[in-house]
Amino acid sequence: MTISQGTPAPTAGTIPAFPTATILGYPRIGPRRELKRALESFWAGRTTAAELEAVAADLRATTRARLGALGLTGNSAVPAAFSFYDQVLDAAVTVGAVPERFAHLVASDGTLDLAGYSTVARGAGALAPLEMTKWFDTNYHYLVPEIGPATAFRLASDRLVAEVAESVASGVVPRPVVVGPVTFLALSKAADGAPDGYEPLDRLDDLLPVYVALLERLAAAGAQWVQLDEPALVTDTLRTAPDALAAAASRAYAVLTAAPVGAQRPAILLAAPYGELRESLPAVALSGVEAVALDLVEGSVPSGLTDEVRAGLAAKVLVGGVVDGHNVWRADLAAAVERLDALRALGAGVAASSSTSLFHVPHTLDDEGHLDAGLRSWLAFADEKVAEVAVLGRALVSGTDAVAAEVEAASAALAARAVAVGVRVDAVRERTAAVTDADRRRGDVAERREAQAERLRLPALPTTTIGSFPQTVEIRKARAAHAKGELATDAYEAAMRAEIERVVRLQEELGLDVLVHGEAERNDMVQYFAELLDGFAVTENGWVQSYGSRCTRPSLLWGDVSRPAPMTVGWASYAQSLSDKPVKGMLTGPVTIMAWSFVRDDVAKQEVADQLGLALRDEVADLEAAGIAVVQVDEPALRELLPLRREAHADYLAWSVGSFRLATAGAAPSTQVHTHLCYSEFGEVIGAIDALDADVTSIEAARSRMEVLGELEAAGFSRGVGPGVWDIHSPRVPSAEEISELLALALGSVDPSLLWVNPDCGLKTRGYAETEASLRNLVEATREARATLGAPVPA
Ligand code: MET
Ligand SMILES: [Zn+2]
Repeated sequence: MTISQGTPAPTAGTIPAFPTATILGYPRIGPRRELKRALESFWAGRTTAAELEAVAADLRATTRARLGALGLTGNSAVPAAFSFYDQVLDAAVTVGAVPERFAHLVASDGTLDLAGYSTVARGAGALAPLEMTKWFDTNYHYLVPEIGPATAFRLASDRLVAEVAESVASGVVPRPVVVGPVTFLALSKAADGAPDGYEPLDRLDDLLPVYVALLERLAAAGAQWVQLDEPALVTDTLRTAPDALAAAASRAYAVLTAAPVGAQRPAILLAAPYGELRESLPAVALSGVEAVALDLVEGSVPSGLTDEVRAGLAAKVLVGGVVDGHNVWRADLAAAVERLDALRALGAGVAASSSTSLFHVPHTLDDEGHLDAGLRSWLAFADEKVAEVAVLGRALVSGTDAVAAEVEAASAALAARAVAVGVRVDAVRERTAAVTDADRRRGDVAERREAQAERLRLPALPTTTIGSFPQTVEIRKARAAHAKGELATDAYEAAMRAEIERVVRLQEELGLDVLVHGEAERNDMVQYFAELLDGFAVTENGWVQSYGSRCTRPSLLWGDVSRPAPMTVGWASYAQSLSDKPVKGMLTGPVTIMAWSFVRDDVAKQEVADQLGLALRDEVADLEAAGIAVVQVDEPALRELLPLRREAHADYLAWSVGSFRLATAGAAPSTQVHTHLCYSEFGEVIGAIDALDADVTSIEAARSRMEVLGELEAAGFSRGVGPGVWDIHSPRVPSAEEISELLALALGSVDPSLLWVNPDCGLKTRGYAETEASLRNLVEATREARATLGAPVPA
């Protein structure tokens, strides 16, 4: 559809037209997770690199055709944003920034084949992969490049150039997408051995020539526009301060736009998704880039501008990100048209776009026929969002009247959503409105500690696990068969009870002190609750990439949340009936349920969090009534939703902590409340962890060798704490000596009466062999530590 061959390349200095509708990126994993399967079979050695390449090429071709059919027909409208694993890794590989320890994988011409690329991403044996961390405030994880003073930048990959050529040959002039140089360095970490005070961003001037060379190659391959993603410029919470980021952007884009558009470089779209350009807006406006993409979902149309900044923007194409790229709700097209109009008053030209890449949402609603028709009509996944930007593009070209029917349909869907049954439930709203501060407050900590000690009678350094035990093939099969209706509920429940009994017996035999039921009945720690709570729906094929080949299927939180019936009490009390030791009741906290679902955008997050908090509070009460003495409420995602702007932190922490306390504060003083945190560096939210007011906090710590304990100590944290002593992310079995060392480290900063011993996280991804061996070592190391403390050693 896009005619490209035969389109004359713009002559030097003339700016090619920007398409009126585009998206900043598209899901890469494939509508049937084709890329996941292809990657995993390549890693397993079942297929060759050539076969993997062929699957990827097919996917890219299908995507181009699909985007064209959905209306992205303008030249450069289709982003070339494929990745085998991660876009930040791609940028690192492109500029030759592969850490020294992988040097043997790099060919003499500097390139890295797919096997080498995979090794950098995933590690191999003792070769540690790049670290993984969250991409801005999303649930996507990128790989953290390691940049040192000696990192030698060079253009070391022509993958993106080849992708452009492939697309051009198929008749589509694409817009290649690369992580921009400022964001690339701002997200990198200093390589091991870098001197104190060194920052990767110090290397900007050395990096820029590689980008210049890349731009020239992209132009030669036929790209007329290139998209450089610079989300770092919307934050003030990265290690680099916003003013320094703005200064770096000025320097970088002066260099990248020094050559005229044409043979030496494509025109540049600088994209600033996930927030609002503030400190960096002048730098971007005054730079020579030809277009800027603004996130108008998270941010607003720039206002209060100086004449200079206004004049700078007026010379550019402004790409309005008015369709939410990382949530699933259908756009309010009337409002989007208005925002684009406001933008039109500022720029030389305006285009409609998604606010971010669409890789945060599933491919298409076409697969979700089972969803309630009403709910379905309120949603837009990636393909439906592409159609939305196409409509908005038509409005820009031909006027709003030309798309009146579509705008009308969107408004009608929104209006129907607002009054649909279940969206607003008076009883739920009345209950959240009646919540008082007292509902979020438990009694005195010392009294609680005494009551719990009396009731639980635990030894010093109590041992426990985080909740899940290995999910065997049989368990998964039974759950799947039950979900499909192929296994009767009685038989399914019998199978789960048998598994619970096995897990309880195993823990008793190992000598653990506080037991768990093992979570065999849970497909996922959020979806399990989403399926049992009112206000949620689950998708059939709504997979989104979490990292590499890993995908998750977030639930849809669309209405007011309430709990029709107890959710976990049957399993927990069955487990407790099998043992004299305490068995923990296991719940997922309100913040984590929100973070790992697609959350409604029509009410404040605080309201949603409190609704979840109240539902969980009722569950805690029912667990207590069933005789459960220890309840754990997991909040691994507490850090994840932390806003990208500091000014928003206090509010976020207030409502998130408040909802956790609402969930837990109804517990009796003698009920021990645990929480569990993992996946993040917690330094920034240490105060909030304390404010959760849990009696015991288990927290990931093994890989960082108990680093978090120093932070907790510095913050005056004086509650029970279980720093993980076994890194469960790998199948490695830690020896008792190794665990003893970590315990000794922990005892250096935690009072022995407060220290718990547990793994880093749940065990569901582990096998039984390594689980048993590791837990045996954990109990053994604990016995020794107790002996050195002179604590009574239980038989
Ligand atoms: C990602 S945190 C996981 C906690 C959960 N209770 C489990 O053990 O699986
Ligand atoms: Zn965890």
